[in-house]
Amino acid sequence: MTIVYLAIGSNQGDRLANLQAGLAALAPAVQLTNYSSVYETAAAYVEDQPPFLNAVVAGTTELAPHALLALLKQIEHDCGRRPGLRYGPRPLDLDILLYGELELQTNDLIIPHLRMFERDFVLRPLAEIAPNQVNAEQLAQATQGSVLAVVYSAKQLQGR
Ligand SMILES: Nc1ncnc2c1ncn2[C@@H]1O[C@H](COP(=O)(O)OP(=O)(O)OP(=O)(O)O)[C@@H](O)[C@H]1O
Ligand SMILES: Nc1nc2c(c(=O)[nH]1)N=C(CO)CN2
Repeated sequence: MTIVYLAIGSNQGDRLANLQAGLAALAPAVQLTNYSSVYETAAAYVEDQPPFLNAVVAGTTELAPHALLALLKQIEHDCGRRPGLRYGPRPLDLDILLYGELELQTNDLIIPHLRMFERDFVLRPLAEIAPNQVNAEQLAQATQGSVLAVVYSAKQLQGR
């Protein structure tokens, strides 16, 4: 059993419903234990697209890292995501941030996620549920003092 942290985002369609459907589809392979609030964030990298909803969840799994990646890609596809622009709009994005203490570098999977430490839309919600995983310097660097709006609570993300 391994503790994993996953980032989830959406900027197309019913964004909250997409996040909720994506998280529901993780069961039973990933048992979610912790949910951040949902943040609305201006699109990074490709800025000419709608704002994202972003959150981070923690869970436990018996899946090996590549099996977990395959599951996330399947869920993204089932939620309507199709190949498109890098960093472009999508109904659902699911990324593996951390997989226990594992450090892995393969062609199609890098853990910890390569760009997580530059992303305020990842570090803010991660710091909310796992402050020990984020150091203050990384958070300050990524956020540059910006404030991200919480638009739904963790309970709303869980659909409760
Ligand atoms: N930790 C990781 N979690 C998810 N995908 C990863 C990870 N490391 C590498 N990848 C690879 O990144 C590829 C591109 O992922 P995706 O299409 O979600 O990119 P993106 O969302 O546009 O950019 P980013 O990965 O920077 O968020 C995936 O097909 C996957 O093989
Ligand atoms: N704010 C924000 N910007 C993004 C996001 C995201 O989840 N949130 N995902 C992207 C696709 O990789 C590109 N840009």
